[in-house]
Amino acid sequence: MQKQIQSASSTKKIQPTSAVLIANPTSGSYVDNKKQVDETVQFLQAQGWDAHLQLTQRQGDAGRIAREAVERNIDVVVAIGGDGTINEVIQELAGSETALGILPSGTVNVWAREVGIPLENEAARDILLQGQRRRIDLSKVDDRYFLLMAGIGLDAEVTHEVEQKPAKKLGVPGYLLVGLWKTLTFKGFRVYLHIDGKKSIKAHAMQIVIGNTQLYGGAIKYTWQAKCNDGLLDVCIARSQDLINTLLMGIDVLLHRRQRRQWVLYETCKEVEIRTRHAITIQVDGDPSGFTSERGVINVSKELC
Ligand SMILES: Nc1ncnc2c1ncn2[C@@H]1O[C@H](COP(=O)(O)OP(=O)(O)OP(=O)(O)O)[C@@H](O)[C@H]1O
Repeated sequence: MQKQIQSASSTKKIQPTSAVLIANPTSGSYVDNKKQVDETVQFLQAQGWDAHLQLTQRQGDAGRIAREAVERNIDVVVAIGGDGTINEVIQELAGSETALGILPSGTVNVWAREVGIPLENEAARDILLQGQRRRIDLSKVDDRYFLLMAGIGLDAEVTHEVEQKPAKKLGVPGYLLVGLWKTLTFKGFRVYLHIDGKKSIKAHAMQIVIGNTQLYGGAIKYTWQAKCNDGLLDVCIARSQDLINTLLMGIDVLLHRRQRRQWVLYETCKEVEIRTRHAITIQVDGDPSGFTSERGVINVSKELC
């Protein structure tokens, strides 16, 4: 059986009685949503929920609060933030009976878009009340879970750059600007992948995306066949190209065209080992997560439990 968490969105109806809502006040659209968040807590309490709101004060708080909620057998932990906050929360919910709920309040909100949770607070809270639980897979880069995807190469470079620069304050346009700059300057890297312990691939890659889900950055689909309940990782290796072909590939991927296949190697597997000769950046669920050289071999898997 796969290591899974429960997500409030489809098969078995529940009526949760206890909930901890964890809000990241620094997430992309929290300031605009603050009033609705307070109203949502009151609304849930009026519906009979034992619901409490806790704000994070720094990175790591969401994980700590989620861990305490699991220890107290809370029914639902509601992440109010973006995919980075959700990623902190799932580290603690993995394998537990505590379900994950979402009130989207991030910049891009990829998970919410992937599973069809409305971005408007009022509609999203209805999912908390009326939605259904379902079990979903989690994948792992070494010992860190991810819900969406891990990226190595160009996208991780962009994530690392945006994190250190004022570009983050610009939100999505900041990512696009840094992304364009990196696309023009990133040289690609040599990589060796060992898939399910039997198949080897060598490539000169610009980007590797390992997906638990399909949506990437809210619009693109690198791992277009991925399902978060099939027990399989989808691995998309975008081969390094000259500038013109990189732009053509970008258009094909952006428009979800069938011919995007010509630019990539696509594999489905249960686990993959990745080696690079030089330090290449890694991102996990859209947040920076170190460099390949620190680790030697990176193991990505869907964990059995
Ligand atoms: N109070 C806080 N202060 C600073 N950072 C925080 C705080 N709470 C959480 N974080 C961190 O902020 C990072 C980004 O948050 P989050 O992903 O929720 O928002 P976002 O980046 O706007 O949204 P998205 O990921 O959907 O684009 C996460 O890595 C999270 O761990």
